Amino acid sequence: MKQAKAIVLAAGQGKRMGSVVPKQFLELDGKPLLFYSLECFEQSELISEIILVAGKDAIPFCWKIVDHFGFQKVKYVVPGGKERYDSVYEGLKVCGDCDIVFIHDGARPFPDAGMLERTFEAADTYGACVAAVPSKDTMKQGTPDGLVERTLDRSTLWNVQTPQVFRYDLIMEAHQKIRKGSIEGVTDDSMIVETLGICPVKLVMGSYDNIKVTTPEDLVIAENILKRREKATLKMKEKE
Ligand SMILES: Nc1ccn([C@@H]2O[C@H](COP(=O)(O)OP(=O)(O)OP(=O)(O)O)[C@@H](O)[C@H]2O)c(=O)n1
Ligand SMILES: C[C@](O)(CO)[C@H](O)COP(=O)(O)O
Repeated sequence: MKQAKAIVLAAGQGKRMGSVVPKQFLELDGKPLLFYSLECFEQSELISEIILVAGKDAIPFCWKIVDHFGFQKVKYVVPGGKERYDSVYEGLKVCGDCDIVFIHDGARPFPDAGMLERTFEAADTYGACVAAVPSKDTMKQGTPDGLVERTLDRSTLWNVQTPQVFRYDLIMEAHQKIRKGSIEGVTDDSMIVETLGICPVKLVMGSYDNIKVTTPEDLVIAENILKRREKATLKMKEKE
């Protein structure tokens, strides 16, 4: 069985959320938002170790979360960097030797076991993959002054999520290479692999629940998703 580790990112400032407490620590049904993704990776048999990346000042608080909820797989909480890709690199450095690495936004509370399995399989087969969902809206490209330039072919468009899952050697090499030049506008890890042309990146079905909590209205959406999921779990348990 191949060995997979997970890097969970929680070193962002959450500027678009505008809260005093960084969004990954805001409460969702009495638990920090970060709890939910950590729980999913903790419960997955695919994952041997979790590396949590946090802001330097938040590291003690992260260890408190880890201890309080008894997350056995979190072996490291390391300081992140200025940009998301800097934080990923800090996580990659402590991964050590492993076959597959999951990279996940701590601001996405709802990955699920099926998604972890699908992305693991795809990363093993293709070397690189991203969880994503087909775009539901008509997509238009705009001009800088806000006019419609053209309508895009929706059947080819996907909203990309995390986890993004890679062969470890490949993503480490990609990050090391890109860091030698000037990095601009890199918003995810797949983009680094794409830019360097290292290997094709497979699109894997994520889920429409797997939202990134970015702005205040996303918290309300997340609360509703959580309620629905809890109801569904309860129903399943009643049936058993
Ligand atoms: N330097 C950074 C920047 C982001 N992240 C993490 O990467 C994920 C990306 O989500 P995003 O919404 O971009 O988070 P923030 O950067 O915190 O948000 P904002 O851009 O609004 O400040 C989050 O889990 C965030 O904590 C990180 O670990 N290190
Ligand atoms: C990695 C990501 O969550 C995939 O959708 C996204 O690219 C993060 O980007 P952001 O600019 O930090 O929101």
